Amino acid sequence: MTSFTKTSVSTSPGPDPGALMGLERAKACFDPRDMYQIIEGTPEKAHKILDLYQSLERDPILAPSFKDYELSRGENREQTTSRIARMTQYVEQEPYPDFWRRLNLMTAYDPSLGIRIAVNLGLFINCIKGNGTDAQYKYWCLEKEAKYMKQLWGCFGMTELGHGSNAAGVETTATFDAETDEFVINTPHIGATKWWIGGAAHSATHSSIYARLIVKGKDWGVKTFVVPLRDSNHQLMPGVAIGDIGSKMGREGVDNGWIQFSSVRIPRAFMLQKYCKVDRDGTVTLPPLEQLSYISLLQGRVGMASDLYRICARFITVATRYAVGRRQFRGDGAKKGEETQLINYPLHQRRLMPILALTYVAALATDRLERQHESVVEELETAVKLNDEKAIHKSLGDTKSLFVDSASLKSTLTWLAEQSITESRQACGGLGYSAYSGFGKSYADWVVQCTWEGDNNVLGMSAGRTIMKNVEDVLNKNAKISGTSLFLSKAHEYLGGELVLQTEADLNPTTVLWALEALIVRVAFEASKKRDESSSWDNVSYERVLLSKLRCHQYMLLTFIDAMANIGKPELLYILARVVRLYFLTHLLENFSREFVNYQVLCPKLSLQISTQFIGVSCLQVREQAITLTDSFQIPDTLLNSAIGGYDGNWYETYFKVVKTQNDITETKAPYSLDLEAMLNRLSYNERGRLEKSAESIEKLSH
Ligand SMILES: Cc1cc2nc3c(=O)[nH]c(=O)nc-3n(C[C@H](O)[C@H](O)[C@H](O)COP(=O)(O)OP(=O)(O)OC[C@H]3O[C@@H](n4cnc5c(N)ncnc54)[C@H](O)[C@@H]3O)c2cc1C
Repeated sequence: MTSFTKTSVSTSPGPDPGALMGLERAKACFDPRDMYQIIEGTPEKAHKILDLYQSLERDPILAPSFKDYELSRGENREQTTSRIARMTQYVEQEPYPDFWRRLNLMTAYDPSLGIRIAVNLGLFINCIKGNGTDAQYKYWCLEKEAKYMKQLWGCFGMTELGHGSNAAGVETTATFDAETDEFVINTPHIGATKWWIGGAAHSATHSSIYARLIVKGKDWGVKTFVVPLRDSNHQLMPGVAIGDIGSKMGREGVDNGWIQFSSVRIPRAFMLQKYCKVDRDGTVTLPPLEQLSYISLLQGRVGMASDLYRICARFITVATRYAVGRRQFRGDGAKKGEETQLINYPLHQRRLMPILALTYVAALATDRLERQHESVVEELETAVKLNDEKAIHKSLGDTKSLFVDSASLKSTLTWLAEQSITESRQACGGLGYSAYSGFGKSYADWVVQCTWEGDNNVLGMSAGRTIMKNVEDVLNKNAKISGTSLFLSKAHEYLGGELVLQTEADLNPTTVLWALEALIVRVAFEASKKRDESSSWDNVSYERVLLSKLRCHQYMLLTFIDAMANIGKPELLYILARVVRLYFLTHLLENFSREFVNYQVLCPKLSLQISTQFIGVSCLQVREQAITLTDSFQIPDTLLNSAIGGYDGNWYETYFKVVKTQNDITETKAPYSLDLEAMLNRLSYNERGRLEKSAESIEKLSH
């Protein structure tokens, strides 16, 4: 037997990733606290978020821990419920905007908690706000949200087993009964069963239900109704059947359910009637502004785009810190007796640094999107209240722009986040696959963001269609486009013109932005021709999604350029210029090189140089400050909740400690029955059989 006596473990220095981290920080060319303020948008917001981080870290119920990675479905649900109760205490104490910030931060660490509250306070309430009259909003939602959260829990019942993306196709019916002045809500067949409804399985008392309005036999299309699901003792209302839809890929803390209605009666007043109205005698009025009701769905999309920043900041921090502390093989220029740190391999830089750059650019863009959303909603509400037609018209234009912006950013950024989590995980090798690094749960929780609140491809097609129409309006009718799509007004200029990007000198943010805008117009122009030839929008679905992705990048690059104009500190400007260069070289000019070259915006020779020369240099430049750039996110270790991503970089120690704490090291026998002898017998029996068979066939062959 080999003897493992007296190893030199106690005397060998062993790996010291913490020291390497110290060396990186010594190279910092800017103060991460200054950078943090730029990333968060304003000093006030930055300050508030640090306060909230501290409060969350200290909170015995809300603070994440490694145990979170080991919970069963039941335990997950229980933990989410106790965290909701805790959040309810906060909503009573703090101003509402601060509460939303707290929720937004928590969502990056406990997405189940985030979405369970957001379905109630976001989707349900926003549906009532967007579709209900002032009186209805007051009735269902007002006084104080804290009170609301305790007495009534809402869910959002749009999707059915048979229809999700095409909400106009839902088949639940709401038939007006003039005799009793009620609506009868009914599920006509299995395909019309409400499905996926977050909070329905156990928590919700009410639901905002999307159903077809039927009056005097006429189908008026899909409208919204508040339908009570459970009574004050939390028993199901008569005619309501509800069940849990069971295990999912992630978000196990959310009780998604199915609902069937068997002729459930609700008063006429429970139909949300801001736009479409049904009178006592069954007269239906459909005002022209009904399209505005969709603005209530935009908040969720805006929030999801913003989530990219927090989730990517979290995991690029982990992967970068790991890459600094991890040595593997001896690369070029390695010192004698030393292996090379992963972060110094050009390939590793090329995998991680573009994600870091994207995180920065997306942080500023999504902060702008949040502010744009707030101002458009406010502007619209005021215009509608004052019944000011001119103002309403302007609001409509801004709402359309917001629709395109939120759809493009939500879809493109949730996709990019999914890819970024995967790449960051792989960059951490085997340890990235350990639950304690945090990647696994977060990935499973994250990917649904690409599907709900508008499937990404469906949203992309929709945004792309609007972009095509805008370009057509400018080119054919000389129309002026307002809002954030203003640049399309120059469509004529973008269509004519030469190659925009020809030499390295053209690779600056402003010229690249111009090139990107030209590409958008040219893609839209060609797509319109193709659609006209085939008379089919479906035939240009690919181009529509492409346009939506390009539009997202246009929004991001423009926002970054604007933000840089207002930064006073040269040391920040210096590194941010490198960050934005890496962003556009990789995420734009390399990822869309085929389009840039094919649509004659980028010279093929320059495109090749970008891939073979410039990106490598740019990655190295960002790598030099990578640790300080990730420190600038200011994420506390407790919230990072990764055994390999702590600030001190000593992840060998931390990881081993977590593994030992989470698993009983005194328990060496498997806690389940394991009949080793029977297994071995069977295996060798099978193996014998296989050998006998092959011997037989060899014998046959040789005859
Ligand atoms: C965990 C979870 C929670 C949810 N919570 C809720 C909730 O609380 N309330 C609620 O109402 N809903 C909820 N949903 C439903 C969700 O919003 C829908 O699943 C989503 O809108 C997608 O619809 P679908 O499932 O019908 O997909 P489908 O529309 O069937 O899409 C399937 C695929 O077809 C593609 N596709 C669709 N149309 C086209 C087209 N015209 N051209 C080309 N490709 C197309 C899509 O891109 C997609 O890849 C939830 C879903 C999940 C997974």
